[in-house]
Amino acid sequence: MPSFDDNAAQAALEVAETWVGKHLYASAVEATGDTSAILECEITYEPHRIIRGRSYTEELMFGRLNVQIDENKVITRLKMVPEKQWRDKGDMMDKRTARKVHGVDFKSTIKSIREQLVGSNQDEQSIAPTEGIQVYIRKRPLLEHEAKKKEFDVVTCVGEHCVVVHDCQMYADMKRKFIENHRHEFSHVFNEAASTDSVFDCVGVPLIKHAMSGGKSVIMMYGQTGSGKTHTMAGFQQRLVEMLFSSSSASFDVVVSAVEIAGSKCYDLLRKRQRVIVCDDANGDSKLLNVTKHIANSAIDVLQVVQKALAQRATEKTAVNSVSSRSHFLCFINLQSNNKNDVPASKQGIITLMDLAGSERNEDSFQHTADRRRETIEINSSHMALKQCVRALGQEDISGYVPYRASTLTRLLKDSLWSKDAKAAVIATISPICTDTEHTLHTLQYAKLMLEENPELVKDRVEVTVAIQEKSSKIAIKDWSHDQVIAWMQSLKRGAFSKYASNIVSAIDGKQVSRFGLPRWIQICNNNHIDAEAVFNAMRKELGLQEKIEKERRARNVTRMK
Ligand SMILES: Nc1ncnc2c1ncn2[C@@H]1O[C@H](COP(=O)(O)OP(=O)(O)OP(=O)(O)O)[C@@H](O)[C@H]1O
Repeated sequence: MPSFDDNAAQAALEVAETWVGKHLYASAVEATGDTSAILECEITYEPHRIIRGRSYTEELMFGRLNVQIDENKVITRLKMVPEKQWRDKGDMMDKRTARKVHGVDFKSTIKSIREQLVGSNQDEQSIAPTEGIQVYIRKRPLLEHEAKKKEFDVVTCVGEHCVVVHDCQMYADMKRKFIENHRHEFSHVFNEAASTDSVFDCVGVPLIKHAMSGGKSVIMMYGQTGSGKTHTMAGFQQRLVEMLFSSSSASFDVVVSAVEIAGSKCYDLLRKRQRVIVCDDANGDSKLLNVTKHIANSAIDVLQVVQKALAQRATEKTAVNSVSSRSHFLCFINLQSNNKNDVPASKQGIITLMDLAGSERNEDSFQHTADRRRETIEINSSHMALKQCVRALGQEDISGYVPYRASTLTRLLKDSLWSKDAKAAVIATISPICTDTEHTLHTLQYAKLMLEENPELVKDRVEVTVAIQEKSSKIAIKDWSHDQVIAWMQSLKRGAFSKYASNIVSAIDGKQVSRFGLPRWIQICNNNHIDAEAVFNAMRKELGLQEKIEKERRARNVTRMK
């Protein structure tokens, strides 16, 4: 056995630190001999932001570092050994796959973390609302198709103000695992059970009332594609128009315009996506030249116009979401006083609804074209400018530099956001699934950055122990009772074969049925060959499916136990 040399290991680590970067973690250090030592440090390079031009990417690197030192502890060789040269084939998986493969262990640890979090949250402190912008978090539920793909929920909303993301990670040996819990606090966090109506009551109602009394209100949806922006926005539109038109005191005309910002270009969504020019007026405010203004006379009219605009919206298939918004959507609802005695300027309220383009990360867009990548860069840089501008909103002294001219989005928002009678809310939507952990963390971090420049990062680490073996989720056909066989038969083709169920005598169970050949099914189906063939094929399909699921489960258990 090689002897362990602490000093040599330390020396190697120090060099490795400076060589690879400050986010380096090293473990499993071995040293051999007295005179010349080969140290092997398994390292992971934490997701790390690298600024390239105006965009940034995050990189994850796994590797093993070979460090050779002489008797004076001087490094004579330092070499990164590529992962594929030393890791067993079975261990080669990316972090997202690893999360699912080890899902059972992660899930059981998250469950106990959740219980502790809920238990420790009895005397929850309320968070003072911030000046300027309000930032809310909305977590959407785990969807059925996601659960089928072995996704699991890695986000816990604790009380009304705190959200914890459980970042499931593997150590570099790809065997041991840990969870890093990232804790964020906001003025309000809506959990997966919160209805869109309750979100609107909290976020939307005060802002709409403000606009109805002549103020400027902006409601923004921000989040990764597929996290629920459009879902939330659709519910908001419905409630918003109800408020506008049910108000007996309403004495204003409702004028709607809708535009889309794709890259730096702006398009009129109420006029077949015709290009709209953004130009500056004498006050330096950016205006849309010749944008369509639709005077709406009813709630349905507004909804139809918004639907028409959304239908025009540029959407394109992405690797992340099959119908993903690749542009910012802005809908301006002007409330123009129709009371002739009013001073127009003091009575013109405006509501700006925004569905921001998904903040897609570079690693999700590796199959995309150059145009598509450029688009992603433009989206990310407009998010960056928006964040800086929004932060300035809450500050008393906004005489400093506010980069609202950095993107078309912020140019257009200047008038609505940076005036004395402006109120704004951001709803950051997050997805709960383990595959989206990085996106979720990114969204929360972005949301926090809208409030403060250097938000405090609160995180802790929990070791994950191997949970019990993943059990089969389905009862195998061979274990079906007679009743289960009948129930299966009756479930086929919406009960089309129920009439033959009584031909299966009570002594027949799943084990026997799984061995039936076509002639036996013909007998059961009263000599109806077509029906018999359909039932026979359905049984074969069921058997094949169960076998496949079982095989995958066994493989997962083997990989986890390695
Ligand atoms: N709170 C929720 N409750 C139930 N289902 C939801 C919720 N939020 C989102 N969903 C569902 O999640 C899926 C994705 O949501 P949605 O289309 O709103 O995402 P998105 O953020 O707008 O994505 P994109 O930016 O690509 O348009 C939809 O099927 C939607 O019905």
